[in-house]
Amino acid sequence: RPMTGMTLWKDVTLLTMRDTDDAPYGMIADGAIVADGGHIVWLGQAQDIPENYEDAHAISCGGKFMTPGLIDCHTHLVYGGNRVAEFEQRLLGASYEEIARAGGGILSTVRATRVASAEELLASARRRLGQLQRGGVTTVEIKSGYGLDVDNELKMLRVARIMGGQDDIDVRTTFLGAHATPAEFTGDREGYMDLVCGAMLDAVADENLADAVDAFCENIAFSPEQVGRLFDRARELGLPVKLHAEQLSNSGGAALAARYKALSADHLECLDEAGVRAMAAAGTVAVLLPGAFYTLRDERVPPVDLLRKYNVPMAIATDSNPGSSPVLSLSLMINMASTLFRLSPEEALLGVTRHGARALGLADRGQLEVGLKADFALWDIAHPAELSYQVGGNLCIGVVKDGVTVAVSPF
Ligand SMILES: O=C(O)CC[C@@H]1NC(=O)NC1=O
Ligand SMILES: [Fe+3]
Repeated sequence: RPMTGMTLWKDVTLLTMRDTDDAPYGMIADGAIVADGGHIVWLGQAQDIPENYEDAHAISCGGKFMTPGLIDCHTHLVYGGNRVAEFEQRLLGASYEEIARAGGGILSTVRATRVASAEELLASARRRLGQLQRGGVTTVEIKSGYGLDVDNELKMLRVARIMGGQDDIDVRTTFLGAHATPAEFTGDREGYMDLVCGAMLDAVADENLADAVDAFCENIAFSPEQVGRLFDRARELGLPVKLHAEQLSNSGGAALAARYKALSADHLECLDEAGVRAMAAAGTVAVLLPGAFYTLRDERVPPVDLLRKYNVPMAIATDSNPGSSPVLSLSLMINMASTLFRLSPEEALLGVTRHGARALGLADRGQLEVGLKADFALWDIAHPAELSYQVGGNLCIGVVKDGVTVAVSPF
């Protein structure tokens, strides 16, 4: 990335999202912030700008609001094809069973991903990523999980790594070979887990293609015992773990994740108090995915009151995937987290900044703080709660990555 000179942003209200400030959102009105070499070197009230920053290249933000660049900590952004046909069939009365018998569901995306070239996967994922970026996202997590054999899982993760080479985004990759059992292993989940925990994860680790390991712990997917085997292997390889847990039923996945000090447990609609306590003790982040809850017309919301009671950090993400959450707006997730899950606007914004960073194990971003990355998003709002209040549309009017403006609309 080009090293930037010193830049000053002024005429701006800063929402620092720092956990040291007692002001809501860590708000600094009439603020200013200075970046040098891609990192924040100063922030505060404009009246207090140190003299040595007076000659920095200055940008006026027109009295708008600035947050840390948004972090989408859970996506399945790389995949072939889409699932629009089955979406329509459902609305025309077909059942999930009929759709599955007709070859729909996750395995239809697996087939489409296996036949797609890396170039085709890259092109379609980049189009989706562009939508997230124009909505203020500067860091995104991307999972595998639609290849389900060694070559295609590697293909997916190599595409995600190439996307991370772009100057305007940071990508964290996650191996999700334990997403579903592929057709060639029908009826042999255990045999498939042998492959996932053996040759597949070894090949991924040999090429350093994954920053973390994930699994779908669910009665229709993999058991806690099978996930435990995978997490033991991840631990041997020094890879952190995260887990799709308690989405459709309570399998004890959150407590299992906590036993492995997982970065996060995700979905959590069926999470119980024992699981919350275990997550709190382990420092595991709760990643809430309102897009899947909404798309599946789920009726059981995650136990937000319990997560608050035990001070479990809550992150919010798109879960962008073609089946259960074809979502391309993290801002809409901020709104759904408040409207559907009853998070306060400040909790929802924390979910896509400081807590999103924590769910990825990243301490260098997610807050406006000296020493952290100069990743910023600018918003056309007059009150921070508008980011939760507004439904749809795009309030993001500028994006800065590593101190360099990468997207801006006239304002
Ligand atoms: O339907 C798909 O393609 C993915 C479904 C998605 N994967 C998962 O682990 N949980 C989900 O809701
Ligand atoms: Fe997911």
